[in-house]
Amino acid sequence: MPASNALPTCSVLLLSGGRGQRMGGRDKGLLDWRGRPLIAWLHDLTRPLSDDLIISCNRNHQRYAPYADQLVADEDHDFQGPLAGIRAGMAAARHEQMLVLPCDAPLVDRALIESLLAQSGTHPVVIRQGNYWQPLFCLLPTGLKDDLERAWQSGERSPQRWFGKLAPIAVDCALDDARLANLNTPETLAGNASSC
Ligand SMILES: Nc1nc2c(ncn2[C@@H]2O[C@H](COP(=O)(O)OP(=O)(O)OP(=O)(O)O)[C@@H](O)[C@H]2O)c(=O)[nH]1
Ligand SMILES: [Mg+2]
Repeated sequence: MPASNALPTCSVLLLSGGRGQRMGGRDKGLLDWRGRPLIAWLHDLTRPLSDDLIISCNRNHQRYAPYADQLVADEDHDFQGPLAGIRAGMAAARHEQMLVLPCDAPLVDRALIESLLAQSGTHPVVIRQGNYWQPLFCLLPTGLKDDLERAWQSGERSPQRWFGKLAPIAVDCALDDARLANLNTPETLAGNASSC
């Protein structure tokens, strides 16, 4: 039996609901990278891991639909940040764990995901680089949904502040781990455009 079958079944949430201001307001997940939309790369990476692939998007739903089992949108229309997407994803997820990844990190690999899944339990599992958490690269127990809802209703909008109170488990990566490159600007998108 291939080793991948031993992985716990999880939901997957790909965050693609941002404003994309640094990209001139364009919908980042649909931007071309190495010949395909960013979301297509994250889809290909995570598709084998789950029968519950959720995309958080706030625009262009028809274009995202082929890459997901479910689409979720933020409740509010004013881009309150990634925690809004996580909240919508948590409400929709069908499994006990939900892997969260941002749409603009196409260099994430299977090994990184497996290191998150290996710590799966009752606490959030989050990538950390040195002293810095990477809150949007994480594995969340969906049983934390009510806790998140309470935090949200009390005004919390920071993923890191929210899970910081829940004794997160760190998965440590080097500060220069290229797999965590975030393509936030046209320059970084172009700078990583070549595979060699
Ligand atoms: N659902 C949802 N996701 C968001 C929101 N804001 C950011 N994200 C997602 O969170 C991740 C990290 O956000 P950023 O890299 O800052 O992306 P962004 O907000 O679209 O880009 P900027 O406007 O340039 O900051 C990306 O995957 C975004 O799609 C939001 O208001 N709602
Ligand atoms: Mg942003």
